[in-house]
Amino acid sequence: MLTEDNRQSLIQAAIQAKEYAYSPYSKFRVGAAFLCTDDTIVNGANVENASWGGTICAERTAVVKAVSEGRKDFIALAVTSDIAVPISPCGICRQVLREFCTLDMPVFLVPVDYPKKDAKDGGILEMTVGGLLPYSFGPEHLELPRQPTGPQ
Ligand SMILES: O=c1ccn([C@H]2C[C@H](O)[C@@H](CO)O2)c(=O)[nH]1
Ligand SMILES: [Zn+2]
Repeated sequence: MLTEDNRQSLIQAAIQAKEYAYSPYSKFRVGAAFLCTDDTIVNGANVENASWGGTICAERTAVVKAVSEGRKDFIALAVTSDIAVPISPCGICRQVLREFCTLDMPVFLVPVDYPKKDAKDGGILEMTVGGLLPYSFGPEHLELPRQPTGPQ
């Protein structure tokens, strides 16, 4: 369950995860952390590559770490970087989140100066997976009946 306590732990885990970012090219560190139903946390950082297209964002690092260990029971995500505005997942990460998370799953976008003085919720921008990727395509669409004109 998402309590105030484990929400705080999740935010701290995302901040901590940033420490292991490998970002020599952009020099932009990102940390992400998932809260799972059993209150455990799986984190990740961005991992860049000399061939830039090989770069993996923090959010996908965390998803792939978790799913490849048999964990898909996500209930919240926190993401943070080194800038004083909340950054939000890129388009590819949004689609990957969509695969494994419910559309109403909360996503906490955390500025580096959290908790920001006098800002609502310390400056956190709270979104949902569905809010980040409206009208999305997902696994259930592949289960719908097809017109018989397509490949059988
Ligand atoms: O939500 C985001 C946005 C950017 N990055 C990474 C990718 C790249 O390493 C660096 C600059 O885009 O930040 C993430 O990990 N997550
Ligand atoms: Zn991304």
